[in-house]
Amino acid sequence: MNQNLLHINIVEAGYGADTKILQDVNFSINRGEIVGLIGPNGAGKSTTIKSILGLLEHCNGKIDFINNHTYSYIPERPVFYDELTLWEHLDLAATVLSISDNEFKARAEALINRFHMENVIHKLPSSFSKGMQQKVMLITAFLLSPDIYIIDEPFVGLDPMAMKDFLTLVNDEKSRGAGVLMSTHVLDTAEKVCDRFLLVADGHLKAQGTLNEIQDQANLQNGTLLDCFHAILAGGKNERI
Ligand SMILES: Nc1ncnc2c1ncn2[C@@H]1O[C@H](COP(=O)(O)OP(=O)(O)OP(=O)(O)O)[C@@H](O)[C@H]1O
Repeated sequence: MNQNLLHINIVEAGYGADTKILQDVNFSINRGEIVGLIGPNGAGKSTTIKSILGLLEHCNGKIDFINNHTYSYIPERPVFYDELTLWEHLDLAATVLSISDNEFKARAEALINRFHMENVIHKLPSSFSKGMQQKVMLITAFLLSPDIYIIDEPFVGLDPMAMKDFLTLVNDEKSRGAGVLMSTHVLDTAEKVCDRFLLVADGHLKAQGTLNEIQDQANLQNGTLLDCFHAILAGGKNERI
């Protein structure tokens, strides 16, 4: 079985015809791995995700979902249909992806229970708290059981129990063979959860690799992810691991 799920080869990309927010961003996502997309504010993390989703006006390069692998995207800011309840959102997503009725009900109920949303199934997500809205996005994504998850900053807004439930589910999906690309600023959690890291700054991929490889590049053998990234950015190194 091919281990590669997604190849990204961006020569340059941006929001207008001649803009170059990203340059030379090249990486892959493989089966059964969680990859952390890390970098300071304005570094280009969301732009990288948008280029993968085909949302950028200008993208010179190649985004290759190998063998047409399916993906779920979980945005940083939840988006909903004003008139649809939580259950109707899930039903719509399942219909679009042709998930059978029985499978849909079993999966949706399990996810709703796991995230403790039983009492609001028939309510409008637009009336939910921020964390509850984020849970709706997570439930919808997990319901679809895709090959790849693309997740923009999952750790802000979730309470500790929801965070634990989310991480358990992500690990279950990883064991199933899914690949995960996760952008985050929460480096201590990323360090525990992710198998590999991509460090983006100034629209360039400054480093990529496992924690050990990043530590080697930073010359900090036992350094935390935060220490290593500080060292790499301060050193102004541009080579890839
Ligand atoms: N819609 C847009 N139009 C034009 N420029 C944009 C747009 N969105 C982002 N940018 C610019 O692209 C650059 C990268 O922004 P991006 O949102 O990718 O950063 P980020 O790494 O996700 O940052 P943060 O951690 O703050 O969310 C910034 O200089 C930003 O001003």
